[in-house]
Amino acid sequence: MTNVNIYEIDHVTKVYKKGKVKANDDISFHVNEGEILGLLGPNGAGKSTIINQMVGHLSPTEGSIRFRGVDVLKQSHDVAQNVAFYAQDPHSLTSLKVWEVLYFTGRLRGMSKEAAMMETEELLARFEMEEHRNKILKRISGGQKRMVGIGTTLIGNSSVMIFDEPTNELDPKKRRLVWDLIQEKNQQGTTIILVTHNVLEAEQVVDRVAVINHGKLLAIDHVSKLKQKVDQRLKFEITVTSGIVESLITHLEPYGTINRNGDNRLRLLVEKQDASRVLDWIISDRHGFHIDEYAIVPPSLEDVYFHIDKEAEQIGNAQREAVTS
Ligand SMILES: Nc1ncnc2c1ncn2[C@@H]1O[C@H](COP(=O)(O)OP(=O)(O)OP(=O)(O)O)[C@@H](O)[C@H]1O
Repeated sequence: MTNVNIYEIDHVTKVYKKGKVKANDDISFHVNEGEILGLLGPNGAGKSTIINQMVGHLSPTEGSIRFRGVDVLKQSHDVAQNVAFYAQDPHSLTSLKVWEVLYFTGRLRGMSKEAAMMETEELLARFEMEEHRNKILKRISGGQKRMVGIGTTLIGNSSVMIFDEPTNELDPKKRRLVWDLIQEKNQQGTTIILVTHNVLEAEQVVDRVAVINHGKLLAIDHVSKLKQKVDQRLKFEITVTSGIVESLITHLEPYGTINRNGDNRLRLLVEKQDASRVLDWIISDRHGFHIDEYAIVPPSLEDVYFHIDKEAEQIGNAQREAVTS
């Protein structure tokens, strides 16, 4: 991978609604040519806003975004030619047939008739959607529409591909296929930027991760480096039969940080020196809780995400208290 910055995001702030919503707050980072960069953050964090500015659909209130060294707003044609964008609601051409949507997108990207047709057929085959090729886009299922949207991003080999939630609404087989296609494109040299809530799947493909919340960039680094932030702690995964009752959480809280994972599963992150006390509690004590399964697992990107987010929240609370006292 080269270390050329293909994008430079420089102190970007975006304010909507005449000052009422600050969706991005002084965000700066760069994107290396050839990498897969994941943007992670909860709903409303400001991820779509930043990528919409990166493709020139929105302009920053303050700061600037440069694509290959030139302000995005000053070279919208170059960005449109080189950056393919998969938006959360990707379709405007809903009255066209499935194959036409792919084919004409390829043609708009400058492909010859033959090349556009060949890639259209290849994508329809990869997606197992040949039987739907002549259907009008608005008459196929939500997941199928999403696949066509992914296809319109992939066709034409743009040098940068940006995906906003590419695997939303897709079944597990299609999700796997989309991640495979994204990785294949990246191996051919395409720079990939992707927004996803699917942290567990994203972990398999991303090189670096930017964590965003409340419009701010909380961290950006390689997954392994970010993991070092939490790897001092051990993660227990505990499953109970009868649903996680609040009193179980009250019992475990003194040992470390708890993340609930569904009704009857929780994760407990503990310092290494406290691990044996937790194990003792699980094996011998339990206070009458029925524990079905427990395991100690290495930290995941999801843990990193929760850790960074919680840390930022604590700093924010401390700052607010300092201001009000
Ligand atoms: N057009 C708009 N006008 C006003 N406020 C907006 C607009 N678009 C987004 N917002 C607000 O800006 C903030 C950031 O929204 P954004 O869509 O960038 O978040 P996100 O991280 O992409 O969220 P999600 O994961 O839910 O898609 C939110 O508070 C949102 O309500």
